[in-house]
Amino acid sequence: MMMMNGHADKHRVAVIGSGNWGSVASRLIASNTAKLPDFHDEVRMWVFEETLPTGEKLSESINQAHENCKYLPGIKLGTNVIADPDLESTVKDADMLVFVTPHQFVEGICKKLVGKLRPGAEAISLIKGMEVKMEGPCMISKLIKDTLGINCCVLMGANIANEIAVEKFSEATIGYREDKQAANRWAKLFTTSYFLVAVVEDIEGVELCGTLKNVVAIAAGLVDGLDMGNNTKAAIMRIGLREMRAFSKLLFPSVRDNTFFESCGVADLITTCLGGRNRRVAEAFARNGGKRSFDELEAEMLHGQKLQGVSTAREVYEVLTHHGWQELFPLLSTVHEICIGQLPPTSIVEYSEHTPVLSLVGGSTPCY
Ligand SMILES: NC(=O)c1ccc[n+]([C@@H]2O[C@H](COP(=O)([O-])OP(=O)(O)OC[C@H]3O[C@@H](n4cnc5c(N)ncnc54)[C@H](O)[C@@H]3O)[C@@H](O)[C@H]2O)c1
Ligand SMILES: O=P(O)(O)OC[C@H](O)CO
Repeated sequence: MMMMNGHADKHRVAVIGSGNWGSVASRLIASNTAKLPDFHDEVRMWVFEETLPTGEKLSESINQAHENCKYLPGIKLGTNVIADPDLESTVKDADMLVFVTPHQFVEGICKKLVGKLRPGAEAISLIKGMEVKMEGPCMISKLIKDTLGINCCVLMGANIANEIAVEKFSEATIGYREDKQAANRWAKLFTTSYFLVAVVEDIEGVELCGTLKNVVAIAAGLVDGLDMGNNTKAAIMRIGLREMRAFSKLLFPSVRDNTFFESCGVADLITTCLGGRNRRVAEAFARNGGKRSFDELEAEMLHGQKLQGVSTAREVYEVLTHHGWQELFPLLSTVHEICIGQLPPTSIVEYSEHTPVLSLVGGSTPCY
């Protein structure tokens, strides 16, 4: 809590993003800020402005109906969620910033925010994804921290937004580096009777779990589209989890095995491979024999919502090729090669000398 004129000031929360999870996260947070004495009631939510088919602006429609009719139809957000299409005005009074946009947009957003934040502001990222720079991979929380010079935790987990919107029980994991007090403040803001948050000191592990599971979900969707059955899908999930852990530890040796048993790890992998958007669109891709692109299917099936798995597969592949690690990560590599049409969808389970996806699974590759 900030001190102003000798009086403790209440925390003010801004949410940067208003897609499916952005809207649900705003609703969840606003239900808490309305009750908790150390937070201002109002939650300001930045909206990437668009014009609805009715001619109305999305932000105006949200403020009038208290509902995001495009990204979360049928759910009231709470009268204390205020949609704001102006990024600067969204953040100017806030000291707690929640980043929840598709990962490809966050760098541009951060650049616009430089020099615009209130002193002492801190952040949390709910964004599942990473950027690959000349210097190597950069996690989104680090991008936020380095661009804006602020502390940034992460919150990941088995969190299909539409289920949390109707208050079905979920768990989540907050990852932090060093500042446990900040992590606990975020946990207080997010915890409800139906949303249980654990806090772990392994920011890279938590964020890589949330990021990499989207690539495995594409693989799971492909085997669904090929009607391979549950055993194959379970094998894909197991191999995927091993590769997630191995890749995370190669990039960040400090990553902890236990993190993979938190909600951000195995639980998110399971829910995404059963019920996520990446899985659904990948299933359609395989059913079409790879003849319709992911971009085309995303636009047709998701109505403005964005997949993260296809671009993350490409980003992971860049890291793998840079280090010459493709053969250590047959599943992660093959997903990208299928996404770009270099291999057919059936390669996800086919043995070949070039893509030994299922042959390596029990192998004793050192980094596993
Ligand atoms: N939806 C879920 O169930 C869920 C759950 C957990 C985590 N996540 C993660 O949360 C993050 C955000 O996903 P979401 O589901 O809230 O979004 P979404 O995919 O539902 O919506 C896309 C959003 O991107 C915005 N957008 C489009 N073009 C833009 C641009 N040029 N600049 C900025 N914004 C633009 C749209 O206005 C919309 O708000 C992702 O990293 C996702 O993996 C999603
Ligand atoms: O719908 P997806 O595939 O983007 O996954 C949503 C969430 O990340 C599940 O936790």
